[in-house]
Amino acid sequence: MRQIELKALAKINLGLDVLGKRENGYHDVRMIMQSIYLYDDVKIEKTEESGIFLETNLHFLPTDSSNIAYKAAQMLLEEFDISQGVKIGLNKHIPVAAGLAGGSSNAAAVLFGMNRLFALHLTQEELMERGVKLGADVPYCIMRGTVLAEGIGEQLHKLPAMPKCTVLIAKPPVSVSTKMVYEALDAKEILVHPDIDGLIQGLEQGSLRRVASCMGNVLEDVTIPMYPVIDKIKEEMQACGALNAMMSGSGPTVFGLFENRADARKAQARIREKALAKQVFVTNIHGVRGKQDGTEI
Ligand SMILES: C[C@@](CO)(OP(=O)(O)O)[C@H](O)COP(=O)(O)OP(=O)(O)OC[C@H]1O[C@@H](n2ccc(N)nc2=O)[C@H](O)[C@@H]1O
Ligand SMILES: Nc1ncnc2c1ncn2[C@@H]1O[C@H](COP(=O)(O)OP(=O)(O)O)[C@@H](O)[C@H]1O
Repeated sequence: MRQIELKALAKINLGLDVLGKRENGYHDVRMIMQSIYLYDDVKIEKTEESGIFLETNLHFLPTDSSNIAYKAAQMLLEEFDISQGVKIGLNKHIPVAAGLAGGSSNAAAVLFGMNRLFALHLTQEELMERGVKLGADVPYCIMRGTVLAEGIGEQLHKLPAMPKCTVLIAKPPVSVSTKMVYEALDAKEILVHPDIDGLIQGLEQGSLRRVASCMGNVLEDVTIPMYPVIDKIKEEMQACGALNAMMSGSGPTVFGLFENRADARKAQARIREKALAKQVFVTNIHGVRGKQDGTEI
């Protein structure tokens, strides 16, 4: 095998609770993660020349060792003393610094793809152990699906698959630093914790409405006051019939869950008309039972 092409999926957080802070600054979390059909195309090719040659369609992204996909490749090349090199092509569609784990998912794809290309025979668990050294969300991006994530986000338990629904993604034109959001949370008292157990019950019952009604993200309390546009997008989605709408991860992306695809399309049009966001995608949950089509931009 000389090359491999992969889809690096984005994630949303259906629930995100923070339980405490560790001495190293990282936080203990309890999150429900869900992968969606919004993805970057990742192409990995073996090269006879040693080194890592990274290309991407986004001119503002680094292509050196500060790109997390580069770091993932470097980690495996060094550990396994591989004399050949790799050419990595990242065709990015997932908005950057958005709370959708775009970078983490690219790193996960590189670990997964190089394991195949160089026949390293690492198990999924062994890949995830390496992934967490690159970022807290990387192990989840290797596992994918509907997952309870604890610890710093690396302790993973598969949950029953999400019921089928349409997902609307809207990324307002502001960038958020995950580190700053967690730091700002430390100065606040968390008054309301989301009902993560209720969310899990909703998934066990296969009830989309229960899942939607239990959605909650404590990081909204930090990011929304900084960027009120997030609330405006949530309101627009709800006015168009979303079962619920919430910020993903540290933000600023908002996602809405819809039973009716036409309602999601209407919300997409209104968010664009009102210039609340340009990056607005109608897409699907990844991993539900039954076949679904992909993202419509
Ligand atoms: C908030 C979440 C929710 O899924 O996602 P995003 O909004 O980034 O997509 C994650 O917890 C983000 O995970 P990830 O983005 O991989 O984090 P890392 O690169 O490891 O860490 C970036 C910074 O976030 C903070 N951090 C991250 C994870 C965690 N459990 N506690 C933290 O305090 C640390 O300050 C760290 O320096
Ligand atoms: N392959 C990559 N894709 C996206 N961003 C990357 C990548 N490598 C490094 N970065 C940097 O990581 C930061 C977080 O990006 P991203 O992973 O998209 O955010 P988030 O974790 O909020 O979804 C950005 O500021 C970006 O410059």
